[in-house]
Amino acid sequence: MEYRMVTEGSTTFAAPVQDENTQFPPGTAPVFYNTKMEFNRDMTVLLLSHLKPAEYLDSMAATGVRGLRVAHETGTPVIINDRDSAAVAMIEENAKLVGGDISVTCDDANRMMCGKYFDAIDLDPFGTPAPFFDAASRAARHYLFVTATDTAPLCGAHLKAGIRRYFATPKNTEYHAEVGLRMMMGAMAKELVKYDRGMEPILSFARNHYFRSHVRILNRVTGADATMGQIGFVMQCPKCLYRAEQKGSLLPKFHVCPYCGAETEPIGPLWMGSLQDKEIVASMIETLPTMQFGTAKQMDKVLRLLLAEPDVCTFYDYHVISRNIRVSPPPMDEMIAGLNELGYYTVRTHFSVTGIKTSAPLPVIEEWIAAWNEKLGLP
Ligand SMILES: C[S@@+](CC[C@H](N)C(=O)[O-])C[C@H]1O[C@@H](n2cnc3c(N)ncnc32)[C@H](O)[C@@H]1O
Ligand SMILES: [Zn+2]
Repeated sequence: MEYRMVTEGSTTFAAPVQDENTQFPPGTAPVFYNTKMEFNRDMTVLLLSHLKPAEYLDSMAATGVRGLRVAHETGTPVIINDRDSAAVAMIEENAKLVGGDISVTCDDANRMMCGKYFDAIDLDPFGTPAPFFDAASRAARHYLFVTATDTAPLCGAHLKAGIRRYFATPKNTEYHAEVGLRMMMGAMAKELVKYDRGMEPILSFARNHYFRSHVRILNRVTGADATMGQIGFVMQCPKCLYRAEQKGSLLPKFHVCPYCGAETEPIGPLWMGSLQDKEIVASMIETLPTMQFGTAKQMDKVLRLLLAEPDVCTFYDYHVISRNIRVSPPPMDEMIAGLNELGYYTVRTHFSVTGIKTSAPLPVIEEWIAAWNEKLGLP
């Protein structure tokens, strides 16, 4: 296999030569390597430099880049696995090159996680991670990290596939990116609680074509019960932008939109709890400049957004609100400052460039946007 040397973070490794503009998707290359996931890997390396798990299983490793970087850049002992023999040959060469506490295995991830335990487990498959949740929920001692790239099922674009994989009903709303992340996390929670275990998210985000969540595992029944308490539904009005949050694992009762009287539709069950451990996110921001990351600038930007986001489960798109009331969208920073002046905590969200997370009720946002248009004499 033709390969080239690549450096990510402070780790240099071999990756297959692949034409980025090829008509074949990277998933069909003999060994998969996607440069667009560097940000995702950078975030995990930075997080692991704080968590320091006893060991880390990169269960679907391809070139091994994730595990290699964790070993080299954080000093964590790693196990790097792939079921594909060509991938494992490349991982073995890379492990020799990079050095560190690395063992390499060639196995099916589900079989590998059966009856064995690993301090931290990373699931990074092609598409959906759902078939691996059950085994990982038993095998992960303290941490579970998951990437999902099946954004269409998680966002409501492929409705039936989303329901089958995650046992939840999404909906294609303007905040579908958040629904996708929370739906994936809801499915993780559901698998953990059946083993009387729970989860506490440490770092979770949505980006371009994937969702990523890092959670701490709670090993007590009380933790499992607390996790169940964070499962719920977003009740979305099908006629206007009103939505409400309802905790509970049972489908909520009949609920009517207070603004237009339409019957709301449930989205979920979703993870309704917090997405981050803010203390860890704050210390990640602090230590970021002391490490070497190719995507440091983007990391800093996203981490600051994550730190500021309040624990509400949806966001508003101010362009959609403006269009709905047939006025022009105001400058975003002016509107955010205006809503904060009125006493409503309002920030940008990492989920969307036109999204705001706010404690302001919908009519308050609409009034502010309308007043801004009137002030400028806009039609
Ligand atoms: C998306 S790639 C992994 C990318 C890698 N983690 C990275 O950051 O570049 C998915 C890999 O999972 C492997 N894989 C898929 N299903 C598997 C399974 N059931 N057990 C083990 N490996 C599997 C594939 O061979 C492929 O190399
Ligand atoms: Zn309504």
